[in-house]
Amino acid sequence: MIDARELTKRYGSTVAVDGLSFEVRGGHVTGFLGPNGAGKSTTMRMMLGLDHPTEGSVLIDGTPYGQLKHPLRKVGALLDAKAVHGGRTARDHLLCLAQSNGIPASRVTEVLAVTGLTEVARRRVGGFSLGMSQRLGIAAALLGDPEILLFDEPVNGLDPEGILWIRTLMRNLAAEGRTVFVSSHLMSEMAQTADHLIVIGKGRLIADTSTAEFISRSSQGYVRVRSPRLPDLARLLDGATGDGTAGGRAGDGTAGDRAAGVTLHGDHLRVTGMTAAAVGEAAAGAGLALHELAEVAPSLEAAYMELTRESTEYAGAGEGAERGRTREDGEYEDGEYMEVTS
Ligand SMILES: Nc1ncnc2c1ncn2[C@@H]1O[C@H](COP(=O)(O)OP(=O)(O)OP(=O)(O)O)[C@@H](O)[C@H]1O
Repeated sequence: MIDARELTKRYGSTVAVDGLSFEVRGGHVTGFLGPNGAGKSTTMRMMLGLDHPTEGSVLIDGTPYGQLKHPLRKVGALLDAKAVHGGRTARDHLLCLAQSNGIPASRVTEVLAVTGLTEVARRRVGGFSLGMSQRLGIAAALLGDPEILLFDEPVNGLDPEGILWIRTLMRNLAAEGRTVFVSSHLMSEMAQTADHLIVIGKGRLIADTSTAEFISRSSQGYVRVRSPRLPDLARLLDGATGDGTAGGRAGDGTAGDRAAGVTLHGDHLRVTGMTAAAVGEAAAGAGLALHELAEVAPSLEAAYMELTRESTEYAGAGEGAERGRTREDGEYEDGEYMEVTS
């Protein structure tokens, strides 16, 4: 188990990590999410004793990383896949690590096979692609057969087959009871891999919950609808959602039940608080043709955007619309980047 208690890291006037407390338990893949600059890498570095907390602590099964007798046997980590000696072969790189941690050479052969690197084991790692380097980093993490695994952006640079491979690997490692802690910016990937989430923003804890609960609490499903008479349809549905006559409200107690409204997103409308059937009936009743009508389920990406909106240091121009705000809000200008402060 990893136990962070009031973990704080300051670099001069920058507070990178601000009083973070959470536990990461075995048997789960725990996703570690947060906008750029949220403090994820700093937190992971402190877990591995590569940075020292200004205040608080982070313990690995009750012990600071620096005091572990055989660290690689307790914790395996992939932080920066390219941070290896490029002149060494993959096998030599792993043999060096193994020797300094009292791990037999036979284990090097095993992890090379597990990560699909056997055929390139005698090639210099300087010539490795990013995907091969990621696999080598994962081989190094697995070397000591550790109970705890930390992966910082492990699918970076991997092709679809590689992504599927690491997803399966992480889920298998967790199924064996190991603690798997993984950071990623790819929400669709995290939704498929992580069963628990720790979400941080500006160094502070935003959420510590199961992935399913995170999505259902923070994200709203909606109906996506297109029509050649979009303004007329918008007015019709606005009336239906606004005055409570929307006959087909979701009504299932989930986030989809929380707010009703109609927003314009490019060539389509997003309607909340009505089912697709109710939207279709209303349009038919008014003689409005529809070119598209679809229920869009709540997603991790939408939930994440909603929850981290206040904590995102810099937001791109197009992101406001994706967060359900309309351009009319006047918060975003084309091609500009603006600071969003909480
Ligand atoms: N060595 C350092 N010296 C000064 N400031 C630092 C240092 N390392 C990180 N920071 C600052 O601390 C904050 C958190 O950075 P960190 O790299 O931990 O965030 P992150 O969540 O991993 O971001 P990203 O998703 O972009 O990798 C940022 O404001 C960053 O500029």
